[in-house]
Amino acid sequence: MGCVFGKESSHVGRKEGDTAAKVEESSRNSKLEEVGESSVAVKEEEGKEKVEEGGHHKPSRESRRRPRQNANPRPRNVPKESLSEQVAAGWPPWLIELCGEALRGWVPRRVDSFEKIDKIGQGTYSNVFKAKDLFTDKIVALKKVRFDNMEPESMRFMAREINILRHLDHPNVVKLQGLAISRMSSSLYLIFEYMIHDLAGLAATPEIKFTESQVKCYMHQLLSGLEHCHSRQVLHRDVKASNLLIDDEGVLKIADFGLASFNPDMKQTMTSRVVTLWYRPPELLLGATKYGVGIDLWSAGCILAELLAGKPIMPGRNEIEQLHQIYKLCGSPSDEYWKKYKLHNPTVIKPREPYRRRIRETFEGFPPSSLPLIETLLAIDPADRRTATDALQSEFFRTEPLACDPTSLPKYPPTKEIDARKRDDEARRSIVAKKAEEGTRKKHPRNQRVRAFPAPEANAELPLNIDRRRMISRGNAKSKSEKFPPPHEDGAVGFPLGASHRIDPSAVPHDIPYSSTSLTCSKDLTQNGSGPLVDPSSSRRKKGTRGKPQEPSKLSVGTSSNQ
Ligand SMILES: Nc1ncnc2c1ncn2[C@@H]1O[C@H](COP(=O)(O)OP(=O)(O)OP(=O)(O)O)[C@@H](O)[C@H]1O
Repeated sequence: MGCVFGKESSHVGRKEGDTAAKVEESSRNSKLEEVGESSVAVKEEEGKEKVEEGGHHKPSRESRRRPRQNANPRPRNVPKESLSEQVAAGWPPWLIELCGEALRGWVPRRVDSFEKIDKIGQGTYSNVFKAKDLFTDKIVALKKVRFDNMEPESMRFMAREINILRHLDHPNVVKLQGLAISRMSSSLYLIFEYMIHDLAGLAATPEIKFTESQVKCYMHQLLSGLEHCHSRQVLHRDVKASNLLIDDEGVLKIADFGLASFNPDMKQTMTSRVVTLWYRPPELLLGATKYGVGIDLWSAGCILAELLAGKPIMPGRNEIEQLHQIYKLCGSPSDEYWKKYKLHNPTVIKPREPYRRRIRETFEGFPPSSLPLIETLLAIDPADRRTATDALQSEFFRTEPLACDPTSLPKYPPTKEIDARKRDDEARRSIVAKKAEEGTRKKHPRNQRVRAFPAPEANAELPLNIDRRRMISRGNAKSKSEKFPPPHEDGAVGFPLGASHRIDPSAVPHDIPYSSTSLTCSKDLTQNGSGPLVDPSSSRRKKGTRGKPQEPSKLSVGTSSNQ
């Protein structure tokens, strides 16, 4: 499409591999170096781990998992001298090839120098475990990259995350402490400080209602982390509450940089298929391939409004509906917008009648000082969203009650998102079991409805706790639109955005001209209105992914040059 979005910047053009070379090494050579690979207490057998993860025995996947090892790998971005240094340090050649300079100054840890305690999360390309570092006795999070068939996409996301995280250093950005490899170098683990909460988990806990100063505290930390990322030319591209981790001191850290990208000068084209649907800005829904910090700021605006509202503000079920919800809340783009961003493509969705902006009236119960910031962050034109630095200086953070100190936040019991989901699943299962039991007792036509009651996994949006589920679902959502709740249930979710907040997913909003292939200009939107959410060739489906917003297509390949 080639439209230019966002504002700024004076960034210097740079490639990912190059940037890693600029990382200050000294601060990174922490304990891990001292520890090295010696004296490892074997606490876990690799075979056992496979059983746990898959839930059933699988034939050894050692050969399948192992990276396609080039007999004579020639790492692309590693100078000769550091290549030999890295080989000597014990890094497998395939990892040197992928991560190059980002490994510099580190030595690999052995995964059996950690004791796995529990699985705490699951993402598109990883499983995350709570583990104990047997050298330091500290609790860490191990993000195990799934290398099924050595999928190049998984490896690329992993390499990107490592490269970018080594380039960042801020209290509100999760710190990559090192890397661990398994005995046969077939699995790779990213070692992170362990974070007891994520914001989605906290927000989904019915007993927790954030005060205004707590919302300010979280938002200030989020914007500070984003300010740092943007100052280092990094766009996160998947800001959402489940990617905002919180430690037991109340410190919020932005995590999951698997979709992040260096965005040197906004001249490079990038895929528009990023950011989880409910947090995706209009320009991406319209197929922009050149964009900037505005995309993260939009997501931050959604999170701010969500924390104040107590529920997601625009829970669209597919891209068309998402765009429609945006128009209804934020107004439709002006004629200048279409001209400025050269979105005159006839395939672009453009409402027949313009929508009026209704942020202030929709959120009239919000603290007044929050409204200008929400207005700015949710500006239709990304240039009007300004910067994270501007947001931090907004009236919202200068008006009483001020942001509380993170250490003064209540000490919440562990609320990992995955735990909240387990609790919900259990509650749903018991409802379904009860209904099924009633169904077998009563021989009545109505019972057929009971039998047709969706399986717990099949419909996450039972009346039990729709809003809560919506909040939780932001975490590991990888769903396709057909997994969203039926229209009759949708009226109960999300913030009321106007008269018609019940939208039949199969029905295109009447005032938006639409043809089945025409939501955006990108060629990759051919599978459905929402485009491929997972690798279409892959029939694998993750557990617990129903009824959730679409995640960015980590496995899909966009049409643009820089993913
Ligand atoms: N440092 C950490 N401490 C505690 N939990 C963590 C940590 N890092 C990740 N998690 C948990 O694991 C989950 C998945 O991690 P992450 O989002 O980084 O993986 P991913 O494969 O990139 O996932 P996604 O598909 O959601 O983008 C998170 O939602 C979080 O609950």
